[in-house]
Amino acid sequence: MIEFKNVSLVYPNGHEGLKNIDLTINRGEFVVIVGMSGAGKSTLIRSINRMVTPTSGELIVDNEDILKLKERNLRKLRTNVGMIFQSYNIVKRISVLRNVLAGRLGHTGTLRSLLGMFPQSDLKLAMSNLERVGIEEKAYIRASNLSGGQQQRVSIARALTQQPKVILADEPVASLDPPTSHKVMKDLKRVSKEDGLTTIVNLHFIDMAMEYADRIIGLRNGELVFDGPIEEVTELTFEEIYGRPIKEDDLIGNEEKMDEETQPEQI
Ligand SMILES: Nc1ncnc2c1ncn2[C@@H]1O[C@H](COP(=O)(O)OP(=O)(O)OP(=O)(O)O)[C@@H](O)[C@H]1O
Repeated sequence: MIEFKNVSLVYPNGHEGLKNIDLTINRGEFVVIVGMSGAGKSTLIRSINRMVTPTSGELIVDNEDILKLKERNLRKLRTNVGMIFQSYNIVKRISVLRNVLAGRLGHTGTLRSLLGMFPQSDLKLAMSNLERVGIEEKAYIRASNLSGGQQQRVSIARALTQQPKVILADEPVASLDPPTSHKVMKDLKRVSKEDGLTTIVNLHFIDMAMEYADRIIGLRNGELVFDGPIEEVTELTFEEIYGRPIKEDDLIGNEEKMDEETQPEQI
């Protein structure tokens, strides 16, 4: 369980990134955070693995206030929290498999990882996770040879190989075309549910949020302005979160329609 208790974050320049956030996210939920650019979505997600540190309140992850953690325990927290980024963050000059094995860093130790000395069980785990996202046949090629959709799958496989309790995905499909975005989101949701992971995803397309979220959290100017199950969400909800009418640009578009109109990226 993740619990924000009156959490605020003031950046060094005085900007209030988060304002008095109270929020409980239960184990196994697939939560999507929406809001205009600058609303605080990344700040909220990045607080959960302390990539940024809130300046007041309590942030409880697995019964522990992570705002009190020091170096050694921060590493433990980060082993339990897998991260997926818009830019994939994979190392392009090494193989796909080595990238996925990087997910074992927190478990295996840096030196062994650098020397490529992974136990057989890690190799098996990495391969099975590549299989789960449908790119096991790419295991031994250089990551630079992959398409964007494939690179994002590598980063999902890496996060799973970490065997985390929580996955944070910061705009995971913002660099992908619409059909590929849907495929990657489907994979992310499926594997999260299979492993019972708590998953928190920032998305800026409203239709994507509606299609994949169990629950939507809306932010505006660092404040939580909506929190509810997907069944309760309507167009009006988004208009309230965004503070303006919905525009076509807020939608990624229909998957099937896009498939006919565009040449889908091969994945
Ligand atoms: N290091 C920083 N110092 C000062 N202000 C910051 C810093 N990082 C972010 N901000 C500001 O905090 C606010 C929230 O930023 P954040 O990146 O969390 O928003 P977001 O909702 O994820 O937006 P986007 O979709 O554009 O990434 C923005 O106004 C941003 O300019």
